[in-house]
Formats: sequence, structure tokens, C-alpha cells
Amino acid sequence: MEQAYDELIRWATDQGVELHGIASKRIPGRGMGMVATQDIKANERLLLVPISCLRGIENVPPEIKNAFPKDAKVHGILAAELALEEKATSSSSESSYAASVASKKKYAAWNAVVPASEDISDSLPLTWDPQLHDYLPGAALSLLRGQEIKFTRDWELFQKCIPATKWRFITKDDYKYHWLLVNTRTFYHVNPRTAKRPDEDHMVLLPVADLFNHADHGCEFAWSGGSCTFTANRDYAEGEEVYFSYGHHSNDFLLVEYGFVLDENEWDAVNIDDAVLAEMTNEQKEHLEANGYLGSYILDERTPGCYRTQVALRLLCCPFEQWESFLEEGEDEDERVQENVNRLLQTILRKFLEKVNRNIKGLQNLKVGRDCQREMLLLRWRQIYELVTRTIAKL
Ligand SMILES: C[S@@+](CC[C@H](N)C(=O)[O-])C[C@H]1O[C@@H](n2cnc3c(N)ncnc32)[C@H](O)[C@@H]1O
Repeated sequence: MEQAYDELIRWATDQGVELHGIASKRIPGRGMGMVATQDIKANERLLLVPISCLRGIENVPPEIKNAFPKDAKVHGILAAELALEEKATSSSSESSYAASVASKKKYAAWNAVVPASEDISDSLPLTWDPQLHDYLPGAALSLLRGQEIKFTRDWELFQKCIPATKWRFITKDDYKYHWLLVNTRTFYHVNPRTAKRPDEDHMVLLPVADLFNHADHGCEFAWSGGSCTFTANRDYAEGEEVYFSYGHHSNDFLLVEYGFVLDENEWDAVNIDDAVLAEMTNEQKEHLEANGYLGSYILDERTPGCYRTQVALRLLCCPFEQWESFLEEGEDEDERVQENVNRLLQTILRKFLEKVNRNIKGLQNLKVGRDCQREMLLLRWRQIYELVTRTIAKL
């Protein structure tokens, strides 16, 4: 397998990719990653990838791209290309798609190193037994529901646009695997020809750059002229893993979109909507909705109860007129209100911890899904337990 990576780097170097002081390396629990092969100083350039290497909508073979309507999602089309390309190279299909796609050997070295379908299905909740979805934290579950809608939309369009004779060898699971490969490996890129497309369509695959694993802080990334460059955000010692940050994402987001959670994550957050809204009457919820404060109640390490939570809980702690004045002024008329809000939040969080414990116990007794999937969920709930407990102590 390591040979395939050497082949990728040889191919990439021929395409003009430059690696300075980093190399790909297998990292336990994280697949491949990028590691410093020498001491690196902050601001040193680590990787340059010319635009000619990227795989975006403009490089999709016309026989695939033109089969889709103009407003089809780039995500779905790239997944179609990867799925058709894999079938073309792995089967003796005689379809014209297969033949023409197989002739596009340009990305063969990249195709050889992407994670196997078992790696994707072990880690990404979209592929898990639906009974495990009941154990996802609320924020992760709503992200997953959104992902399911997008995936179904793209899969249905694929079946409609690529005639049956061409796709009969591609199952829903094959397509899902390629769709998730695109989901976990794309970067954001706009050019004047793609600028009019909606934001979510500015996805491109970037061979070699997609070997960087994520951390909450990582090297800097910029497009300029005809290439993209990655620059060290700090000093690295030889042998250290060099990360790229995929964004300021919570662990619930990382779990659903990328299939992992971080131990240390400055951007981690827990959504406590269900716990807060369980305390409200319908009338109180209507007031919150009318004022734009229904839901998105977040706990993180910086704020023991975000501003939205503060607004919602004041509805339970003070007379309505006083609540309206807090909305207008952003501060309490009576300073004792904050103490009442803190006490109420502690009570709500203690009840929330009971739910967290029920999920942990339920997962410990569950036999559904694979061990690694249940362990990932257990890890996430334990992180939530810790964060909520720290918040209670701060209040
Ligand atoms: C862009 S790829 C990075 C390269 C990938 N590790 C590989 O083997 O090809 C993103 C995927 O890498 C893995 N990954 C990235 N950062 C990670 C981290 N900090 N911990 C665990 N897995 C990580 C996840 O499977 C994620 O979906």
C-alpha cells in the first residue's frame, strides 16, 4: 500500500506539485496524514498544488457532465464520476461510459490511495445501521438528516440521468461510498466560470493536499495565481504530524461529515435545545420564535450558556415585561436575574446529564452496528458529559 503513495507523489511531482519538508505517512487511527520530515519554521511553504491537478466540475468528462441537468449538484456529479471510473477500471463492463472513463487514467494514482469502502462505512454515520442513529447527539442527528436528504437527491438524479445499462453495476452503496469520499476530501474553490453556482457547489478534489488530517488549528491555505499553497502555521519538529484545519467545527459536525471526533477541540460545542425547550410552554416557544430566539442553544468552553440560551431562560426567570426589556437593552434591570438564570441552567444541565448517562448505558448494552461505531458514539457522549459537568461547575 505504501508503494501506492510513492506512486501518487511521483505522479503529483510530475504534475508540478511541490512538497517541502513533509511526506505522507500512515498514522494509527487516522489513515494517512502528513508528517514533517525535518524541522519546520512557521510561515514556511509546505505544499504547492497547481490548479491543473484539481478535480472539479470542469474536469468531469463531458459524457458524464452533460448527462446531468445544469442545476445538478457538483457533489453528486463528482460522486458519479468517481463511481463510474472505479467500475470502468474494476469490471469488464462494455458500456461506452466505462470505456471512455477508463481511458481517463489521469487520476489513477490518486484513485489508488483513497480510503477503502470499509473505512468509510466504519466511520461515517450515513452508512451506519439506522438504530445507531438514535444514539447520535441532537446536533449530529440533525446534520445527518440534512445529509440524507442531499444524498437521496443526488442518488435519485444519478439513476435518472445515467441510463440503466451504464449504471447497472453501481449499487446505492457503491454510489454512497463515492459520495462520502467527495464529502470528506473536497476543498472550496471558485473561479470566474463557477462563481455563479451556489456556495455548496464550489467543491474540488485536490490530490495530495487531501492527505492532511484535521486539527482545530492547522497550516494556512491560500489560492493564488495558478496554484494553492499550504504554509506552516507554527514551528514543527521533525516527525510531528502537520495538520490542516477543515474549519471551526464542533465534534458533532466532524463526526457526521468526516467520521471522527477530536480529543482537543477549541471549537467543540454541545446543543441543548431539547433540554431547554422541554421547560417551555407552547406560548413561551411562540414568543421565542416571534423574536428569532427559538433553538440553537449552545454550550462551549468559552460561554456557559450562549446569549440565545440566556434570552430563552430569562423567559422562565422573570416577568414578561422584564424579559422584553432584556431583549431591547441586552442587560437585566435586576441583577439577581442572572443568579436565577444560572441556577435554572444548572438544573436543566443536571437533567441533561441523566439523558447523557442513559445514552452511555444504552450504548454499552447495544449489540447493533460495529464495535468501532458504538465506541465512537460512546466517546462522543463521554466528551459531552465532561463538557456539561465543567459548565455546571462554572455556573
Ligand atoms: C481529507 S482526508 C485526510 C487523509 C486521510 N486520513 C487518508 O487516509 O486519506 C479526511 C479523512 O481523514 C480522517 N481524519 C482527518 N483528520 C482526522 C483526525 N484528526 N482524526 C482522525 N481521523 C481524521 C477522516 O477519516 C477524514 O474523513
